[in-house]
Amino acid sequence: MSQPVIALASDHAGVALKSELAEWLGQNGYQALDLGPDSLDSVDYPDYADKMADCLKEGSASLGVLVCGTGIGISIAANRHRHVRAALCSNSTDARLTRLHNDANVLALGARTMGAEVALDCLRVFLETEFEGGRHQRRIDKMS
Ligand SMILES: O=C(CO)[C@H](O)[C@H](O)[C@H](O)COP(=O)(O)O
Repeated sequence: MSQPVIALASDHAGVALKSELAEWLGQNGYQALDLGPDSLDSVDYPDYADKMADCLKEGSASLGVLVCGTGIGISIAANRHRHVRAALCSNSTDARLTRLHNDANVLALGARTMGAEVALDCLRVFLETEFEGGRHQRRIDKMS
C-alpha cells in the first residue's frame, strides 16, 4: 500500500522543527514532501503558505504542516486560499478537534512557542483523527 504524502513548509523560524517533523513522518509510515526552505536564511512566510496551497490544490499531498515562529502568520496566509483550512494548534486536543470538527487539511505550529515533543504529539493526533462529518460538514460548506 502506498504511504500517505504529507507536505511540510515553513519560514526560517520553522526550519529546524520542520526537519524533526519530517523525520518523524518518515519513521512512522508517511512520505514527507518538504516544500522548503532548507536553510536558515530569512524568508517570507506567505511565499511558503502559497507553496502549500498549490501543493494541496494539485493533489501532491493529502494534508500539510506549516511552521513559523508562532504559527500565526503562516496560517493567516494559508487561509487566504479557499481550499485551505489551516488550524493553529498548541496541543493535541486542538489537533484532534480541528480534524473532527473543521476537517482541517493543514496543521499550523509555532516553533518559537512550543517544544518539539508537543509538536510531534499534535502531528500524530492530527494524522490519526478522521473528520466527523454531519453537522460539521454543513458549516464547512458555508465557508467554501
Ligand atoms: O509570522 C510570524 C508571527 O506570527 C512568525 O512568527 C514569523 O516566523 C516571524 O514573524 C519571523 O520573524 P523574524 O524576526 O523575521 O525571524
